Amino acid sequence: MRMRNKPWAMDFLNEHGHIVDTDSSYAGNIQGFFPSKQSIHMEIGTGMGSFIIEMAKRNPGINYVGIELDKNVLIRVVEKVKEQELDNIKLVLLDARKLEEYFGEEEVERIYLNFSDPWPKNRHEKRRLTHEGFLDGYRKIMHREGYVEFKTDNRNLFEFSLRSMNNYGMAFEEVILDLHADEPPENIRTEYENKFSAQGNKIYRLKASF
Ligand SMILES: C[S@@+](CC[C@H](N)C(=O)[O-])C[C@H]1O[C@@H](n2cnc3c(N)ncnc32)[C@H](O)[C@@H]1O
Repeated sequence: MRMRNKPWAMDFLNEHGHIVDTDSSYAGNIQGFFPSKQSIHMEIGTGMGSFIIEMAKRNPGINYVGIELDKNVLIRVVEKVKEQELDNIKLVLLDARKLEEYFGEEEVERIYLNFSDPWPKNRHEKRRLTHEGFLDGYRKIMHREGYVEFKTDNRNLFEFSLRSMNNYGMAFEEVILDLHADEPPENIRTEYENKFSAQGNKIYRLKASF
């Protein structure tokens, strides 16, 4: 997803109370950014944010943290959160590689990975968000009863993720090969999910715990 560069993006994010500092001063203290202390669920790679915003609307008893590395994308999400006056979402401008520097042990109860970039070339496999390098980071911050939920339309990435999580010793609670064939009412479609489903692609979903 390429967005036009917005030179004012950092000031805008800072002004609106989202987390853009990079000195890890809030590590282990994400709750301090929310009005109520409640479970933390995280989406990595929010894109335009429709998933996390709908989750936050449906579940006011959960605090949502959106991680996105592109500031030009993230400000669009901040604008939507502001419009809807949601106080249970915070957005963090961060590369998921650095999660463990910014979040404490067992701080997060769920991690959503939605339509993560597939990085099809073998030499780029370390960049896939389900590569063991990323799983190490997720494990460190994940609550012992938490799990990772991953959706994609990319069969190769899905198979890679199953192998990667299996080799890592994760337990699968769910593996669905055609989510929209009998779509569960709790499923919230992302922007990419709608786009790929309209093209006739199957949507895969898994849930796995450490
Ligand atoms: C293909 S888009 C999917 C967006 C959205 N989740 C959806 O399903 O519509 C992937 C998003 O993940 C973000 N992303 C990719 N790698 C990331 C990383 N290492 N840390 C944080 N965000 C990342 C990209 O900037 C992009 O916005």
